[in-house]
Amino acid sequence: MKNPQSPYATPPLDELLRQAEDAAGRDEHARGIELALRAEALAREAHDKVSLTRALRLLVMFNSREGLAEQAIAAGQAVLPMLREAGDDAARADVLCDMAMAFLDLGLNQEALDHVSESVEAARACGDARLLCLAYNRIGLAKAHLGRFEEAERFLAESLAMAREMGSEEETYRALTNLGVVASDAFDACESRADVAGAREAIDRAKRHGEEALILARTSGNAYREALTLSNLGRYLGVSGQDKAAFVLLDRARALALEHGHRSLGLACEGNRAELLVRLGRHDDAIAILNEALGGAQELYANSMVQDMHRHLYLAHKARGDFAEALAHHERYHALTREQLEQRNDAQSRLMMNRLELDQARFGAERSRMEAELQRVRAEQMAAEAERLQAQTRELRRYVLADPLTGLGNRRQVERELPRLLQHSARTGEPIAAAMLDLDHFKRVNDQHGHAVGDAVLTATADLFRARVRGGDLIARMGGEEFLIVFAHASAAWAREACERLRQAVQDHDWAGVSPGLAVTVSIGLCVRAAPVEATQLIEQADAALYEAKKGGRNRVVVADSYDPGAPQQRLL
Ligand SMILES: Nc1nc2c(ncn2[C@@H]2O[C@H](COP(=O)(O)OP(=O)(O)OP(=O)(O)O)[C@@H](O)[C@H]2O)c(=O)[nH]1
Repeated sequence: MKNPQSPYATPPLDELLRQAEDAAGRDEHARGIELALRAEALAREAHDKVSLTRALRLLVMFNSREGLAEQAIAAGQAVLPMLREAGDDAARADVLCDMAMAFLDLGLNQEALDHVSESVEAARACGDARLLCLAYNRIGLAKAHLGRFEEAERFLAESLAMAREMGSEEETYRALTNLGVVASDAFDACESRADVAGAREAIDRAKRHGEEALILARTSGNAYREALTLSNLGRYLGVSGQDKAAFVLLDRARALALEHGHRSLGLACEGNRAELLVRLGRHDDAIAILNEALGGAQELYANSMVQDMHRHLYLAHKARGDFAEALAHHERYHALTREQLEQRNDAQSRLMMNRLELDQARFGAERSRMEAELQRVRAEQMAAEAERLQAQTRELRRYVLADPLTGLGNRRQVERELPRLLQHSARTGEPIAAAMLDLDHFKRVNDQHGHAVGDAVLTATADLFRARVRGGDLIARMGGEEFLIVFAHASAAWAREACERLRQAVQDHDWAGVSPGLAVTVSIGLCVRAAPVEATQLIEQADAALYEAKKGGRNRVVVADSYDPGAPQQRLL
């Protein structure tokens, strides 16, 4: 059965994002924030990076337009690394511009300029004329915030030229609107320093830009823009003495704003109207309008608007000579300004803390990465060291257990291995055969042919023996010219034959090839015993048999007793 779709169910992520983007087109910032926040949560839940990027970008834009600077910056800081990673320079340029505006709101002018400069670079990198135009626009605004109106107007004029070249009405409108506002700020600055000519020129520029912007705002069909532009132009006309036209525009602006639910814009229109009335000496009218607007602003919790209204009221009361009231509004205005400054300071320090935390997190991640790398290198070093030690151990063992001249095992090798062979013999019940082999008159070999030939004889003998024993047999040089062979799994007869073959092999070897006139023979004593038998006992008995072989004339094999598994152990021959 299908689940019935609830009418209140959250729209799918894509739909939310589409609605939020539509809200952007209509300048519905508060609604846009709500939609984008929901989209952000869903995208995080679904680990959908692309949608998360879209939602965060919208949040940067909406929050910065809505004056929620901190939120805009936080969203920007979250999305910038994603955009850098994706190499999306266009989106990065856009986000950086909005962040710059938020920094300006917080009075962080240097941060704003840094962000907008990076935005220019990003816009150039992706070759997007619209973004470059927008970045120039933002540089203009940042300069205006710094009170550098001339530079500000230059950047904005540049932005306007680009917008016109692109044929973009949207960007042309933005540049014209900002040019108007900045020129009007320049007018205020000129007026305050009694620069009459400068003020007139500035307000003329503002009017020209405002008029052109109005044409575009009307064709755009965007009520917010039209109301905003009418309000701005109303102010420009009002301060330059065109009162009647100014009132018409301001009334129209206010009506349009309220008709479309833009209440704070409606209040801004009232502020402009009151300012005009004060200029005309109609203080009572101005004060009435302002008091009503003040109430409206308080209802909307629009703090900057409340502050603005107190400033207008202060000026209006002062102009009327009503100093007590003027002072009261001035004090409120002053308190709100201080509050605003404190909030900015708080926001600034929170941002600073955020940045510190981010830096610390980045630093921590980098440190973990380096530690992991260090551990990997250490593990590699330890593995190499272990391998080196093992090789060293193998080498030492070889050195300790091997005879360096012949490469056979030595006496220590016998001490190690023989007990193992005896145990095996005890376990299996097989007899064990040990042969002592001693070269005959070896002293003479050395004396007559030299020590080097003696060595060569020992090596060649070892090779002869090695070639004639089996894998499991133990073969060692016990010292001097004496060798031991322990035959594993050998019957007495087989061991005896094996010894005979060894003796014959030594006798038959081409010793003259080693040294002219050289002849070598070997005497062998063999002992075959059944377990249990001691290693020393076995070797002693083989030794005794060897002694007998020497005594018997050398170059022969003597067996210690004949081995009879059934018979009791006998002593030597
Ligand atoms: N070249 C050489 N000679 C060695 C080595 N080790 C021992 N010798 C010599 O081997 C000789 C052993 O001599 P002896 O023990 O008298 O025995 P032999 O001359 O073989 O006489 P029999 O064993 O009775 O046949 C000595 O001259 C030692 O110097 C070695 O590593 N190289």
